[in-house]
This record gives sequence, structure tokens and C-alpha cells, in this order.
Amino acid sequence: MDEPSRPLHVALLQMNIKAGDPDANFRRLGELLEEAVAGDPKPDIVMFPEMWNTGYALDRIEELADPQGKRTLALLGEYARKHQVHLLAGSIAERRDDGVYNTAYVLDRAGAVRASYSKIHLFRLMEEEKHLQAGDRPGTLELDGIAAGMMICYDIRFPELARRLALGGARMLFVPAEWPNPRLHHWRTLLTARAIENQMYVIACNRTGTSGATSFFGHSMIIDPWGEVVAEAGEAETVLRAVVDPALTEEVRGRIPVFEDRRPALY
Ligand SMILES: O=C(O)CCC(=O)C(=O)O
Repeated sequence: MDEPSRPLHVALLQMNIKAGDPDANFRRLGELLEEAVAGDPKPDIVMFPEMWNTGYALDRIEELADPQGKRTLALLGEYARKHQVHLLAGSIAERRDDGVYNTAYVLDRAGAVRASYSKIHLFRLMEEEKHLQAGDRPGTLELDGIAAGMMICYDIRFPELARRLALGGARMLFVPAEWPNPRLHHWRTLLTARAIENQMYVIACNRTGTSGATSFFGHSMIIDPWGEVVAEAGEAETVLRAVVDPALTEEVRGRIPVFEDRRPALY
């Protein structure tokens, strides 16, 4: 049975991903995960970045993607059970019968898959639409009695999706990403705006390092429902930790009743 809603310890694996080398990425993820669960207190939720299994090796993505996520889910199910943590397992390149999807999985402490979400908005600047299939439904989940939503990277440029998740009851928004230079300003501003306008936590895990000519700035962030940055990483590979208190969402929503004051009939 789910525990009652209480503050949660989260740990974000800001990882350097090797494009086109799933074996190396599985190894590195395992090391960072061990580092995360060795922390005191042990995290309730460990989160990973976007496409952490393959990186953006899009020209070989058919061959590299994990068929039905089987390798990922077998390994992560074992990790989750062994360490008794929830895994917001970033997203992976997942091969299905009709193509490759950029899919985020959520596993609970028992290692069971609780939710999945495939990225809805494909990022044309990186030609995702030529190699990936788009998801067709928003990502919702519930962990320890707390309703939350998921968006992947480029999705945060679409405020209507975050609002839809908030209206559906989400009190936290998880955002795995591979957000590159030079758009740190956009990353910080958009994440902060999604937190303030929806009065919910935004928990965003970006990758770091380089992939060909593209470099990634890290700056994984946890932003509270008032828009304050609770924790922010620099550029280095790291485990970023913070405590999130879902009760703060109610307090902030009570302070400025944005959801009651909406006039959707007019716009
Ligand atoms: O929107 C952006 O600037 C970055 C998005 C992106 O890199 C992605 O969705 O993979």
C-alpha cells in the first residue's frame, strides 16, 4: 500500500552519456546509482536524464534502441528492489514494432513498472522526427500517494501540456532532458515558469558532457512551487540531492489561488 504523502528525498543522476554505447552507459548509470543510494538519508526517488542508454546516436538508433525496454526494465527492476527506491528512469531509446520511441519509465520500490511516457513533442532542431516516433498521451504517475507528471526535454516549451498535467492533479513535474548549450537561459527560465505558473515542484535532470559537436551544460534543477531553486548542479557529472515537500504545493496554491481564478471560458 502507498505511504501517506510526506517529504521525499530525491537524487538526480546528472550523467555524462556516451552516444552509441549502451554498455558504457549501463555501467556508468549503475555506478552513479550506487553512489546515490549510499547517501544518508537514502533517496526515495532516483532520477536519470533523457535517452541515457544510447544518447543521440540517431543515425543508428534502430539498431541501438532497447527492444520493448526489456534490458532496461530487467536491470532497473533489480536495482529498485535491491535498494528499495523508486526509479524515475529518465528516458531510453526503446524499439517497438512501429519504430523507436523516447520513453520514460517509472518503477516502484518493488521493481514494478508504475508508468511510462513517450515524448510527445519531437525536437526538429535535432531531427528527432526523422528517427523517432512521437508518443500520443500525456505522462502521469503516482508514487507514495503523490500524483505527478512527466515531460521530456523539448516538452517544457509547451506550457499547455504542463497545465494539463497540473489540472489532472500533478503536484510535481519530472523532466528528464538532454538540453544542450547555448540555451541555459531557456532551460532555467522555462523550468522556473512551469513551476511558478502551475504552483508545483519541477524536478529536472539534464545530462552533461559532449556528444560530437554538441555540449551539454548539466544544471539539473529542483524548483519549488513558489519558483525558488531548491538545488541546482553545475556542469560536472554529479548526484544532485534535495528534499521535496508535496504539502508546499497546497500552501502556495492557497496563497495565490491561480487555479480558482482561471477563466478558461474566455481563452
Ligand atoms: O528545446 C530545446 O532547446 C532543447 C530540446 C532538446 O534538446 C530535446 O528535446 O532533446
